Amino acid sequence: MRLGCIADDLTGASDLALMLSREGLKTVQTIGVPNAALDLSAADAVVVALKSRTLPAEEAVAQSLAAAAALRQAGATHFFFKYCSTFDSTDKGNIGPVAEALLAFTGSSFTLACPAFPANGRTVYQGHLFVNGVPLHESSMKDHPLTPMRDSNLVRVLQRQTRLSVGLVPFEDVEAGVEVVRKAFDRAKAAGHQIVIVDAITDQHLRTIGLAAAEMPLITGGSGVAMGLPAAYRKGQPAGPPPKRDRFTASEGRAAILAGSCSSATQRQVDIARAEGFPAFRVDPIALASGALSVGSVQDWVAAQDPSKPILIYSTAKPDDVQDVQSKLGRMNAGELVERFLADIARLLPEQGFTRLVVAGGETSGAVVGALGIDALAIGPEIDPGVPWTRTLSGTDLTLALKSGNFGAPDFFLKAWDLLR
Ligand SMILES: Nc1ncnc2c1ncn2[C@@H]1O[C@H](COP(=O)(O)OP(=O)(O)OP(=O)(O)O)[C@@H](O)[C@H]1O
Ligand SMILES: O=C(O)[C@@H](O)C(=O)CO
Repeated sequence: MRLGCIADDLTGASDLALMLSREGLKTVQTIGVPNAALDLSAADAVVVALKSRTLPAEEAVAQSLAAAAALRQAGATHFFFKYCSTFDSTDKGNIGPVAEALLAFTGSSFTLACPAFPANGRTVYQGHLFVNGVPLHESSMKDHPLTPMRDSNLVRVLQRQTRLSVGLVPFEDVEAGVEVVRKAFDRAKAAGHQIVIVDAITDQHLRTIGLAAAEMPLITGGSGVAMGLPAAYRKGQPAGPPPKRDRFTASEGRAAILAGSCSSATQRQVDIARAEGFPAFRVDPIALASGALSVGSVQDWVAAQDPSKPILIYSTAKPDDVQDVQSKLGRMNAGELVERFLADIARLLPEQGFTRLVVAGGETSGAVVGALGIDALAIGPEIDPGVPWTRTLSGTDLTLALKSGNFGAPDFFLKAWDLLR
């Protein structure tokens, strides 16, 4: 294995695993630190999915280091720290502290940070992150339930999280090509910086950065900046044949969507699925907290639905409703309550014949996949940029799409199933 990757949430891990496998690396995604019994010998890259984005920084650091050690044990020589393309974090971390710890782990003194993912509208210009052309702090990320992002200047955001000195490799250098980017890294090092935000607006910029950074012991970023790495590893050798676009062989069984993301994309996707007549159950966090809503009542509802249609169970709500819930229950408490409930429902779904699941939201996916006891996933075809179908490699045979909150076209919940056979 060449590349060992540590992702701070589950949907982010599938996003990165899809990017690497699409660009030609044999990639496996593990849920949590892989246990020694898992055979990873055939993989070029392994992506370990943690659920560390919103943990206290010291726990996120400890888990990330444990993952890095297991990956090194399994043969990894280079490391990638994957976080969100919207840089989801708070001033206390965790991007800065984890990058700092992994840098020390790899014994190196310099890395880059680049969350750009143009296919999903994330671009970085002069260190400022834009989401579909809107500065991060004006985008819907300002209202995120757990990590509201209120500053678009990533040099500033990252510097608040780390003792490392943060610099910038601007657009002009990236546009000028691989050699100029390498020189910009050298200049940044000479200026005393240990981590640089790198601008990128197009896929070509990401491929340039990948070629310039391929030998770095540690790279940090969104999945976009991994785009150029497989080609750099091949050193000019062509990739194998492109993955076939035919349908993915899926486990036989009923289909369900569990949506715990409150992102604007998921809100639209839920609205469209409901308008299409998908049987839908809304999870109300206040009813949950008061005990008026139980797993049993959802199970009864599930049992009464038409088995030929995907069902939708969602807590997705608009920012005002989320704020109202948080003011009553507390931000983290509300989040955990809903996650635990959706996970408890998911745990019972296989018994009710469900084997095909779409889950929306990284934290939500982490909770659901944890409850289902899944340890590793094979990566299938792309449904939309950053979202593959996956299938469990052991245990209960399940086919899963773990969708980052803000990813996917408005009709994602409708069309995802068409790729399965
Ligand atoms: N109605 C609600 N009120 C308050 N909190 C909610 C509500 N619905 C869901 N949540 C919580 O909001 C959080 C959403 O985070 P999650 O990571 O699942 O989605 P996301 O951040 O949109 O996705 P991603 O991390 O992939 O971008 C979870 O902790 C979830 O439990
Ligand atoms: O990078 C992204 O936006 C996603 O892969 C993600 O991490 C969502 O949680």
